[in-house]
Amino acid sequence: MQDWPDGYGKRVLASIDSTNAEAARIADDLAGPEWILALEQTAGRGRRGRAWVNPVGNFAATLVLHPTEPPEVVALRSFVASLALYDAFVAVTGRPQGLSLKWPNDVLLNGGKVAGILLESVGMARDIRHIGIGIGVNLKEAPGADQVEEGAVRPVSLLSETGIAVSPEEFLDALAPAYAHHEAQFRIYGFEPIRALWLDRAARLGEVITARSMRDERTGTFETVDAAGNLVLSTAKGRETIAAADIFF
Ligand SMILES: O=C(O)CCCC[C@@H]1SC[C@@H]2NC(=O)N[C@@H]21
Repeated sequence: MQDWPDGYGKRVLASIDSTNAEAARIADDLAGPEWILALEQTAGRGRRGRAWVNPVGNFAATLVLHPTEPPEVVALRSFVASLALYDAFVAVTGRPQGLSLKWPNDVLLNGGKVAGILLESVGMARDIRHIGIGIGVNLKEAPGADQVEEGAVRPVSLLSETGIAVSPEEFLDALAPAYAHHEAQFRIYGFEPIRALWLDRAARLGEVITARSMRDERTGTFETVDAAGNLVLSTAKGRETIAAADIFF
């Protein structure tokens, strides 16, 4: 396992409503990046206003950053975090088999969702003061299929899929250095190498998928992710670029 990264703080909480909520409360008082790990979350938040069920033994943490880039660049950190999660899984299991990344930022294990990311920013539109990259990992338990949207990827846990038991603290010790590595690459080289690595690990690239948003539903071949992090589908109407949606296989 790699060492804890220089310059990153860490606080471990026994119980909290949501590490993202805690991040928003304390971010102004932090001088640098800080991981907030909660051993229990009582009101975990998921993407699109959904609840995130978080039994004890699963991983719930938020990384607080104070970025200086424009919002559209800041948002690309969800891809940075996805790569770090992928590497952390490889570090704790010793193998990449069965792992893939689902746009925009879920991690799949044997085709089931094992981790999700919720990136939230605080600040004015062009003046983001800080972001919280919230990461939830089903280390020990996954919610039942009845607890997720119809047609969504089935939730799985690391334990059920691999038989490997990893504690939240151990997982953070793998994730934090992996994140620091990809963050440094992002700062030096920009999004392009992150994008290339992400595509290398993408689930269903080149296959027909459905992107469903509040407004519409589009089905087409998953061509790529563009330089702005958008999903690019080749549909009956032509090439379509999608900024936000849920993906169904
Ligand atoms: O819907 C998703 O896939 C994203 C889930 C993100 C859950 C994590 S758990 C830690 C952090 N705190 C929260 O309240 N949510 C995120």
